[in-house]
Formats: sequence, structure tokens, C-alpha cells
Amino acid sequence: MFKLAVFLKPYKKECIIGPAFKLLEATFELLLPTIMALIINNGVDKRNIEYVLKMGGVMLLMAILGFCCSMICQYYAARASQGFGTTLRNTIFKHISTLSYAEIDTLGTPSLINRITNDVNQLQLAVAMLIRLVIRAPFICIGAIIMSMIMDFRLSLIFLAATPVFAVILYLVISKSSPLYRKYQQKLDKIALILRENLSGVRVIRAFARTESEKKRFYAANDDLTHTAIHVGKVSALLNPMTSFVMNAAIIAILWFAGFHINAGRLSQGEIIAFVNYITQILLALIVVSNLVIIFTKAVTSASRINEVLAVSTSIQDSESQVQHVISGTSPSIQFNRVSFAYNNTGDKVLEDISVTLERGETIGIIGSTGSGKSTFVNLIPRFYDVTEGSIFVDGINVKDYHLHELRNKISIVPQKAVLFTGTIAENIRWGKQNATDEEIKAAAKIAQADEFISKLPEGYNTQVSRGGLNFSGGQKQRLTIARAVVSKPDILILDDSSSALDFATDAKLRRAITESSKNMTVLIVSQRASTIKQADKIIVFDNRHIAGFGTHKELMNNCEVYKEICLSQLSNEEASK
Ligand SMILES: Nc1ncnc2c1ncn2[C@@H]1O[C@H](COP(=O)(O)OP(=O)(O)OP(=O)(O)O)[C@@H](O)[C@H]1O
Repeated sequence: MFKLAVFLKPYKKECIIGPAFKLLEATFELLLPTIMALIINNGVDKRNIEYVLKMGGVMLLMAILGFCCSMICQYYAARASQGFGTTLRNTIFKHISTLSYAEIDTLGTPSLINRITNDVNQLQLAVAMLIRLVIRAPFICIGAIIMSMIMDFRLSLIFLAATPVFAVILYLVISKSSPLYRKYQQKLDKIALILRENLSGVRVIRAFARTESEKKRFYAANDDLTHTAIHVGKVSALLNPMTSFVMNAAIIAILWFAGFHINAGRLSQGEIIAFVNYITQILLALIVVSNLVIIFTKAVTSASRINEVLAVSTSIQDSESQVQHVISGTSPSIQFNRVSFAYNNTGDKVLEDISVTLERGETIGIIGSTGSGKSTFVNLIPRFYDVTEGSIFVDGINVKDYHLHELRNKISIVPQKAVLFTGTIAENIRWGKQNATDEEIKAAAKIAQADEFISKLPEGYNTQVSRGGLNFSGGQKQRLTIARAVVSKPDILILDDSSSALDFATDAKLRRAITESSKNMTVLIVSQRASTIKQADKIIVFDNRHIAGFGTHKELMNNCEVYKEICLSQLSNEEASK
């Protein structure tokens, strides 16, 4: 938790002024019982109305000043806690954006969302309480004990005797509830995961009539969360009654002994009322302390979850080289040199000993059974993941020697799942090139075979894309994502099964347009459809982690059994032999 204190640095002023005003308010509050004792002893007892009114006025003034101090503190606490939360959220977000796919896969998207929202909120609350109450509550406790000591030292020893009992209660509750809060947050992550899967996969769930079983899964996770919440709630709920019990026992003891003191004439009526007031102040302050303990126990859990994210350093390190790369026109566009890859250190290899050279300007088809490693192969080129063994060269330079932005500027990738963002169609295409002119956007859409359907829309390129591109069909979404990729005229274009929703004729037109649009662009087309990749200059055939064949359609039909089998399962003999 202390590691995150750096985010409070810009709010030093707020962290000093806020508690200072709170202390001033607490001082006024501590003086009130003494003034009340004076009013009873010197005013009420002696029937001195003038004294009662004068001191009553002083009490009112103190209450008003106390209220003003409290408001000022509240203002500074809100400024510091909100500012702290904003900076922390920005920092986590910035950090997450540096992480590679591998780290994001490990942490889990729903958990990351919970950490950046829920956990930061918890810390924000702790900061506000830190400024408003953390100094005030002990100050009131200690102040009230000192004031009562001044009045009657022996009676006040009862408070001191109650303190260790209170400390033991605090220790027991914290040690029990702290691990439970961590469990609670993990279960909240699980709820977020199920919710996310259900909301994004709502159509599939309905199509497969899985609504009931998904409901049951959600209820089970929710019950589990509730169970933990109740458990932790029960433990925390013990704190307030136990504190009240200890303090009320102290009050009874004080009243008992105070009776003897009054009888002996050592304590006045006013003083005994002030004494009881101080006890009440201590009791209230201790209840605040108990609630603070709960808030801070939660905050410690949240802080460790946030620190966990901030401590993850990306495995994809950007090159530190300042050298401007000079690309030789003769080097191959992409070269894999004995590359192996596993998604995690202990996992099985999903690509093994891959060596292949792709020349500039070639169109490469990539085919193979599902799970054979096609997507993994193309994801290694822009360094979404780093190779486990071997090396990859783009334009003759090891991908690890590029600055990431330089490498990724060369490559446009259209992923399997078409992802669009809210905004207009033009804005979505402009993601590929920020300063693209309207003509460039139209040209890109023409290549992607999207211009025709966009032009028919009443608002054309200014049509709003709703969240996730819901207002477009699967094929339309795919074409828009392809337009976004080609608008920057990249050196390497990767289409990862991204034309699967297009009909054969549109797919063929798309491939022709891409080939014609740039002679120097190396195009990698991953597809399950033999017809999509058949015409490519070269075809890579993946089979179970390995390259089973590499060559033209004709060559592979003659020498690659896996390829021949795929083609013959999809095409007629006549089509396959063409
Ligand atoms: N993020 C990931 N974490 C762990 N394993 C993964 C991950 N992505 C893919 N895999 C595994 O790697 C293997 C290769 O997957 P990949 O997606 O590269 O296959 P593919 O040939 O593209 O399949 P498809 O044609 O179905 O898209 C599969 O066994 C898959 O389970």
C-alpha cells in the first residue's frame, strides 16, 4: 500500500491542510464538555443566567467554527482522493497498454477491469478517510483521555485499562477478515468473467439454448460471492458491538467509581457530566477507528492487487537501439529461422522448428487444420508474442531490434474477430492512418469491397458504428476492418481468416484488389478455405505445429498429402487440379 503513496505526492498540500482543519474541529469538540462543566458549575448551580448565555454563545461559536473546519477538510479530502484515483487509474491503464498479449492473458481481462475500477475506488475511499478521520479519531481519543486525566487522574485510568482489550479485538478482526477480503475480490473477478462471457456471447448462448445453464452458473458464482461477503461481514460486524461492549463496561465502571468521588466531594456534578461526555466521544471515536480498520483492510487487499499489475513487466521489451534501420531492397520480407513457440514456459509448443522465407510483394496463403498454429504464426511477426526459440526477421532485421512502433507501422493485421469502435465509419477506417484524407479512406474501402455498401447508406461514411459494430453484418464488419488495415498501405498485410464471412465472388474481388493495390506489399492470407488461398504465389501448409508443405498450389498438390487432402475435401477434382 505504501508503494502507491507516490500517487499522493502531487496532493501534499491537501494532505496537510485537510487534516489540520480536522484537528482544529476536533479541538473545538474536545473543549465543549469542559465548557459545559463550567456552565453547570458556575452558571446553573449559581443561577447566573448571564454566565450561561455568554458561555452558551461561546459553545455555539465553537460549533459553527467546527462545522466550517469540517467542510474545508472535506473539500481537500475530496480533491486529494479524486486526484489520487485519477492518476492511479491512468497509470494502471498506461501500464496495461505496455503489456503483451501473454501478460494480459495471464492476468485476465475481467480481473484487470475490476482492478482498475473497484480496487481503485476502494483506495480512493481509503485516501479520503485517511485525510478526514485517520488523525482525527486517535486525536479525539487521546485528547479526551488527557482532558479526563486533568479532571480526575484515577478515574481516567479505567480508559487506559480498556485500551489493550480494544487492541486485541482489532488484531483478531483484522487477521481474520484480511484474507477473506482477498477471496472476496477474486470471486468478484469470477462474476465479472461470467458476465463478460454472457454479455458478449449472448447470441451464441441463446442459439444453443444455454440460457438456463448459464443462469445457473451465474447464480452459483453469485451465491459463492454472497457467502464470502456474509462471512467477512460477520467477522467485521463483530468489531462495533465488541468496541461498544468494552467502552460501555468502562462507562459503568466510571459511573460506579464517580459516585464515591461525588460523595467524597472530590468531583462536581458538572465534571461528572463532562466525564461522561468524554467517554461518549472516545466511544464514538473508537467506533470510527473500527470502521476505518475495515476500510483499510479492504484497501490493503486492493493495493496489493493493483501492485500485482504494476509489478508485471512486459516480456516484449522495446529495442533500445537508436540506430535508424536501413532496409536493403534485396532482403526477404519475412524470414522465420528455426522458430519454436509455446504460450507459456511450462506449456507444450504450438509451433516447432519453423523455418520459412517470404519474399517482398508475394501473396502467401496459409492453410491447415484448426489449432495447427496458423494464427500463432502470424501473431509472432508484429511481436504480439515473442518466440521461445529461433528468430524472425522482417526486411532482414530481427524483429527484436526494431522499435515496436516502427515494426508495427510496417504491418497491418486484420484479426479473426472483427472489432469496430463507436464513431463513424470514416473514423473507424482512420484508425489505420490518422491523417488519411477522404479520398484515401474511400480508396481503402474500395479495395476492401466496402465502398459499395457504405455508399448506399443514407449517411455514407458518416454513418455511426454502434458499440461493437452491432449495426453491421459479419461480412460488412470484416470488410470495414480490412479497409482500416489497408488505408495505411503497409509493407505487410496479414488477413487472419478475416474474409470468412464473405461470399466467394466478393472474396475473389477482394484478393484481386489487394494484389493490384500495391505490388510491393507482402500479403499473408490465413484461411480455412482452399479456394481463398489457391491462387496465392506461395502457400504454407500447417499441420500439428509444423510446416507440412510450402510452395505453389500445383507443387503442393503433387508433393503435400495434407494439402491435397484439404483441397480434395473442399473442391471438385477439376477445381483442385486447376
Ligand atoms: N492465447 C493462447 N493461450 C494459450 N494457448 C493458445 C492461445 N491461443 C492459441 N492457443 C493454442 O495454440 C494452438 C494453435 O492455435 P492457433 O490459434 O494458432 O491455431 P489456428 O491454426 O489459427 O486455428 P484456427 O484455424 O482454429 O484459428 C492451439 O492448440 C490453441 O489451443
